[in-house]
Amino acid sequence: MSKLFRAVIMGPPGSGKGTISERIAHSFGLKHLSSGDFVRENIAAKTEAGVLAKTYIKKGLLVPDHVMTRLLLPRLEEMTKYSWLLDGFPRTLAQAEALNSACDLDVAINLNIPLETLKERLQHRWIHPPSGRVYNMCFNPPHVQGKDDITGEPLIQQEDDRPEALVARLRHYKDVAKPVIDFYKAKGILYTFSDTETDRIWPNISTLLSTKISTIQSDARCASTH
Ligand SMILES: Nc1ncnc2c1ncn2[C@@H]1O[C@H](COP(=O)(O)OP(=O)(O)OP(=O)(O)O)[C@@H](O)[C@H]1O
Ligand SMILES: Nc1nc2c(ncn2[C@@H]2O[C@H](COP(=O)(O)OP(=O)(O)O)[C@@H](O)[C@H]2O)c(=O)[nH]1
Repeated sequence: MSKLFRAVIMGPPGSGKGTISERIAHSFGLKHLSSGDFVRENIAAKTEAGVLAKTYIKKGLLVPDHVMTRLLLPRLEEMTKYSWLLDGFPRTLAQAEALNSACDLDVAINLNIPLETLKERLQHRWIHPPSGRVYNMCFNPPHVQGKDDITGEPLIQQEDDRPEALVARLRHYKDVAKPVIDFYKAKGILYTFSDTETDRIWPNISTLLSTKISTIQSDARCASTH
C-alpha cells in the first residue's frame, strides 16, 4: 500500500488557502480538511465545542487552542486511511505541537501575500456559509451575482473581511503564525510561496506536491519489495 501523504496549508486571511486547497484536493486526490468548516459544522450541530466556539467567532477571535484541538483531532482519527491537506489548522504553536503528537506531516505550505493584495481580495470575497464555498467578484465570480452556484442560496460578506477589521486580524495572525512557521522550518518541511496571484503560485505548488508525492510512493514501493 502506498504511504499516505499529509500536508498543511497556512497563510493570512485572504491569502488563498481555501482556493489553493480546492485545487490541490482536485489535482492530487487529497481530502481537503478545513478547520473553518469543522467549526461551522459544530456550530450548526450545536455541539458543546460549537456553542463555545461561536462565542469567540462572534467577537472576531480565534477559538481557544484546547477547544480547537478537541474539535479537530477526533476528525483526523477518522482519516487515518486517507491522504489529506489540512487548511486553517494549526494556527498557533500549541496547535502545531498537538498535531505533531497525533501524526507526521510531509509538507507545510506557507502563503506569503502582500497586505494590499489581501485587502483587495477580501473586499470582494463572498461566501456561501453552509458550504464554505468562496467567490470573488474579480477573481471567481458566481454565475448569478449574490447567489451560490450549486444551491442558488444567498452569498454573504464576512464582517471581519472589512478593511478596518483586517489590519487587527493580520497583526494577530503575524504574532501567532511566526512560531508555527519556525516550527515547520526547523522540521525541514516548510515551503513558502510569495506572489500576488494564485494562478502564478499554483504551478509551483503543483510541482512541489507532484515531486513529494511521487517520492513517497516510490519509497513505499522500494520498502514493500525489500
Ligand atoms: N485553527 C484554528 N484555531 C482557532 N480558531 C480557528 C481555527 N480555524 C478556524 N478558527 C475559527 O473559525 C473561524 C472561521 O474559520 P475560517 O478559516 O473559515 O475563517 P477565517 O479565519 O476568517 O479564514 P480566512 O483565513 O479564510 O479569512 C475563524 O475566524 C476562527 O475564529
Ligand atoms: N483577485 C484575486 N483574488 C483571489 C486570488 N486567489 C484567491 N482570490 C480570492 O481572494 C479571496 C481569498 O481567497 P481564500 O481562498 O478565501 O483565502 P483564505 O482566506 O486564505 O482561505 C477569495 O474571494 C478568493 O476567491 C487571486 O489570485 N486574485
